[in-house]
Amino acid sequence: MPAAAPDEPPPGDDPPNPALPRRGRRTTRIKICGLNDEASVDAVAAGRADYAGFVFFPPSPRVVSAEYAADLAARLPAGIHRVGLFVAPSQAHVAAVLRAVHLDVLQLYSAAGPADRWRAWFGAEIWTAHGIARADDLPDDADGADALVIEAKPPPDATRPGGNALRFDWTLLPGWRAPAPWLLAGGLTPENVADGIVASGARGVDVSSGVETAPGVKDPGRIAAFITRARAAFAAGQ
Ligand SMILES: O=C(O)c1ccccc1NCC(=O)[C@H](O)[C@H](O)COP(=O)(O)O
Repeated sequence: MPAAAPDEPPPGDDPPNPALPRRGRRTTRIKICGLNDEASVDAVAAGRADYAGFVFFPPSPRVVSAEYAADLAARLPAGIHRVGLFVAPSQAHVAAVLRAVHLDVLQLYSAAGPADRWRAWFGAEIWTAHGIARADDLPDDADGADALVIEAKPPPDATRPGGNALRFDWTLLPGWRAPAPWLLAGGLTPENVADGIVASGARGVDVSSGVETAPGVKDPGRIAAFITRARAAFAAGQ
């Protein structure tokens, strides 16, 4: 097999994307999702997480209006990227949100059409979410997405496709040949995030329920603890 060109990223490295700075294979990512109040956004800012997530799915207990998301996002320093979550969105819905608040990343669930089209429309990174129960649920093709959020498959009676505080078998992940950078999500907490990173080999983590006291009620102290422990676990695995 011919040697890779020196500037060619190794498999699993982030693809070039003009929307965000280029990231290396050893780059780590910490995302706190479902932010819906000032104190939790301030905890994300103080802890310097990499990504702050806002949910634009009305049935969610974490939903925010585009206008309130803009107010909250204005509290974030430069360098903390803003992620918007959408479920089966229309182009018009995403466009309306983006008129009110700048988003660096669109995290899409059940979106119609290829990731390339959403990226071309909105100039944001596109992440797709994947529910996992068994090894063969793990995607072998990113279908053009910039990154994959790998979380537990929701139960049949779930009212939302993610953010259900559910874990899956993390040991499925070391044997998986990931087609794109990915984040471990679902059921993570400050107490288990280090174990999740070690068991899965993840270089990115994403949490919502595990830093709450009740669905939709974020706890700034748990946000701070999650960021600290995830960062320490990534550093220990360098
Ligand atoms: O959080 C929601 O309400 C939500 C609604 C619709 C789609 C996705 C949603 N959340 C996903 C996330 O917040 C994260 O990407 C992640 O999966 C968090 O999972 P968990 O820590 O188990 O809440």
